[in-house]
Amino acid sequence: MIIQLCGMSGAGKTTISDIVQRKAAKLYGIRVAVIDGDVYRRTLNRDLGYSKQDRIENIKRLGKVAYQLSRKGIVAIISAINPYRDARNELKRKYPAVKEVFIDCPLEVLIERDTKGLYKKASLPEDHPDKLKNLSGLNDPFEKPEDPDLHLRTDRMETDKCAQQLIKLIVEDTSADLISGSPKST
Ligand SMILES: Nc1ncnc2c1ncn2[C@@H]1O[C@H](COP(=O)(O)OS(=O)(=O)O)[C@@H](OP(=O)(O)O)[C@H]1O
Ligand SMILES: Nc1ncnc2c1ncn2[C@@H]1O[C@H](COP(=O)(O)OP(=O)(O)O)[C@@H](O)[C@H]1O
Repeated sequence: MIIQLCGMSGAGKTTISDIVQRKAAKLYGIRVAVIDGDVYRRTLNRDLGYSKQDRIENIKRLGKVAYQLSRKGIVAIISAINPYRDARNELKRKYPAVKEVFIDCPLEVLIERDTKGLYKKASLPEDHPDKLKNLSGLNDPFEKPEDPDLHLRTDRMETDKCAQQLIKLIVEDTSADLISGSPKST
């Protein structure tokens, strides 16, 4: 099973993924791997920037990693901004058992959180030397999913509750496979 998250920077993708990984193992014995966009950009994807083309390539590569893990029975969470609808649909078309989860938080709350200082940098005047261009949802596109399998509003629901909902999605899907007696190839 592959869970592809999408959500703007600071929405809570890493926080939720990490809790889900820990609790799924502890409570249900389910192995979860977190494929974090930010982390892979330091290794496999260090040649990529933030253009549309590079972001699409980024998701394509993360999808490949996720698929290899899912074939070993590991639930692979792709934890990336993943802002383009076409890239998300392509993963769903290409691989079996891909779920789409929207980690959603309004821009004004993200600007307030600004855990990495990116929103401040992106809001600088155009000619400022530290100006950050292409920040998804602020000065670059973020295409919201139209019909995600799960939609979590992290400004309205506390962290543990959000994680719990994602675990529920994973457990329900895993149990359905076991009950039907026809485990999918993931
Ligand atoms: N311009 C710009 N736009 C968006 N993000 C930026 C940018 N510059 C740096 N960062 C940092 O890179 C992280 C996003 O990488 P992703 O691989 O998740 O992005 S994407 O899916 O390819 O859009 C993102 O991580 P998260 O904050 O965890 O989302 C940022 O820390
Ligand atoms: N319900 C929530 N779910 C996830 N994170 C939350 C929530 N409420 C507040 N936060 C905070 O928002 C920030 C999210 O940061 P992070 O997980 O790194 O986001 P992302 O990986 O999407 O960039 C953290 O400081 C976290 O404590």
